Amino acid sequence: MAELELPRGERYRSLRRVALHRPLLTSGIVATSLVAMALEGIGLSFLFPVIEAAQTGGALSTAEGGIAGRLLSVYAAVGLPLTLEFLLLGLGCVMTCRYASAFAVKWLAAKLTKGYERALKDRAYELALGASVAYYDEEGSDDVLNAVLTQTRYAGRVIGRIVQFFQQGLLCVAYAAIALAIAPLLTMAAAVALGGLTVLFRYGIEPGYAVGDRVATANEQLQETAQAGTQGVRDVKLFGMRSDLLSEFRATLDRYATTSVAVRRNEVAIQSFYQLAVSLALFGLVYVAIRYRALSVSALGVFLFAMFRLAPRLSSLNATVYAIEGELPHLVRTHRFIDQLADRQEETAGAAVPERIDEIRFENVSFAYDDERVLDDLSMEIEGGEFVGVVGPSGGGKSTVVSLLARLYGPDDGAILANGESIQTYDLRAWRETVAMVRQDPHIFDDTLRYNLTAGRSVSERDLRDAAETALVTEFLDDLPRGFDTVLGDDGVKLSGGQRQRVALARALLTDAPVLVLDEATSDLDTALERRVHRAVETLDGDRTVVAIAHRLSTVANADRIYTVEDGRVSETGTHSSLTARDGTYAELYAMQRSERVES
Ligand SMILES: Nc1ncnc2c1ncn2[C@@H]1O[C@H](COP(=O)(O)OP(=O)(O)OP(=O)(O)O)[C@@H](O)[C@H]1O
Repeated sequence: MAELELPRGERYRSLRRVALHRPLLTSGIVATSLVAMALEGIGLSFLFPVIEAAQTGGALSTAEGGIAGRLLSVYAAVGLPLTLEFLLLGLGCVMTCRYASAFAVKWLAAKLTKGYERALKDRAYELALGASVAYYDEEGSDDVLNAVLTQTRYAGRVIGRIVQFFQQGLLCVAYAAIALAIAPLLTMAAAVALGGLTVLFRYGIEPGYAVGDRVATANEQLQETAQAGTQGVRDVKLFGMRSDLLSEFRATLDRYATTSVAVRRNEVAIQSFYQLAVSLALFGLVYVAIRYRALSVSALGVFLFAMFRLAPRLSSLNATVYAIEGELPHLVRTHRFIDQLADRQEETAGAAVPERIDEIRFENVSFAYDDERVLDDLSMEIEGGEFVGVVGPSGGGKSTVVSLLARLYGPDDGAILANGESIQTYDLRAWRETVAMVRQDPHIFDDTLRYNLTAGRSVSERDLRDAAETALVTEFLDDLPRGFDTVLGDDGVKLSGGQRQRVALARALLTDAPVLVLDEATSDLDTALERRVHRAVETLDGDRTVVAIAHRLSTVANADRIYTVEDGRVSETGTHSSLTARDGTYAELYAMQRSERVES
């Protein structure tokens, strides 16, 4: 993903999105935090009479004013004796509830954090699977992987911190309220001093989101480099790219570590120096309170207790805000990624696909991947049940033709019609079940041969064997240690190129799709095997339409119709014999391949 500024509005929208994800849970956290705050306040107010009792040797009276007075009148109303023991008992009960609610907040916060992370991952992966191939062409799969797995984790973490901020913030409010009730002027003076310090730290240190954004970018680059090294490990070794990749990875790792340390350093700097400043301010307050204010011993005790509880929380609150800002870019980027993906979804809904495909027509189709036209006013016709060959020089647009047929992309101009209807109007999933495509370099899943053949569908043993027979998978089946149950390894490393292609062909045959597209699907087989596979496919059943792209022209010599595609257009059409009789590209390519065969 591109490195982008994080506008303030986008940050707030991201936070709002989290808050509205599970409104009940969010409200539960807010309510429980408020309860914890209130209980903390009540707990503190117990200190008044406790200190009072300590001073008077246990005697208490309801004549006390202010907070203590209110507390004592509650005791009187409930009918509890006003003794030190009962006061401590009351304090114990309040504290138990206070910490039980703190536990509840943390538990609910974990539920929200992990639940949101799960929801983000789920949504991101679902959208990633539904995104158009063009999106992957632009963004690359490594960015998608990073967003789905890593960014979402950081995004979840930021929520936990926000809850922590909220809970600690409310406790600070409780202490400040008590202090304000006891000594309003002193508290206000302290608030001005601490507020000034907060502003100073905020503007004196690089903003958290700026450093955090750099961490997020470095993280993305790390993923890209790591993936390039591991996925392309063979070429990395063969072309001596190890040291280049390693130094690139290390440079990114350094950036990642340096920026991560910067976030943490700033966070702890805020925490430590703020704590120092707060402690110094506190001593000042204590001095003033003792020296100039006529506070009672109990009021002074509670005031100081509140201040001492407030001070570390305030400094960690500032550090938490900084950490939140540092991690917010991950949340914003994840939301941005999800929105981008949602905009780039394939249009799936559409009309039912006819049971029989009688005819497919490309009518003046033009297409460009980016700005460069790859297909230019191309027209061709495929009759149901025909075997059609597509040949031509490399880069002419053959694979693009069949990618459009499988609706991996849509035409920019013109139309592709099946039975007279544009294929774009058909239900996408049903259309892809109609067209089975075998690519030159198919993906083999790191699973059993059986899974790779059935693609997870339930298929009868007999159909499995038949498809394996037709695609000549049976030729190497006995060499696999566990037959159909052999695990084929990461991207089928345990198979040769030709074996992988045969597995992919059998997978396509098992779908029973009426249109079979072979895009250089047997190019890795030797000529004899390729011919055997093709003969088996051609004689499958009369109803199946086969479109085969081939460089080796002998593969399509039996085709009912052959199209030569050059520079994005059809340059000639005919059967093998009619085309070889002409003085065109096909005849030229054929003559060249024949002489190569004779020479070898
Ligand atoms: N995903 C893509 N994004 C951008 N350009 C692409 C993409 N796929 C193919 N192209 C470009 O489109 C042009 C036609 O490619 P295409 O694969 O359709 O040709 P082809 O005739 O099948 O070639 P080959 O015989 O070498 O497989 C080429 O110039 C290629 O670089």
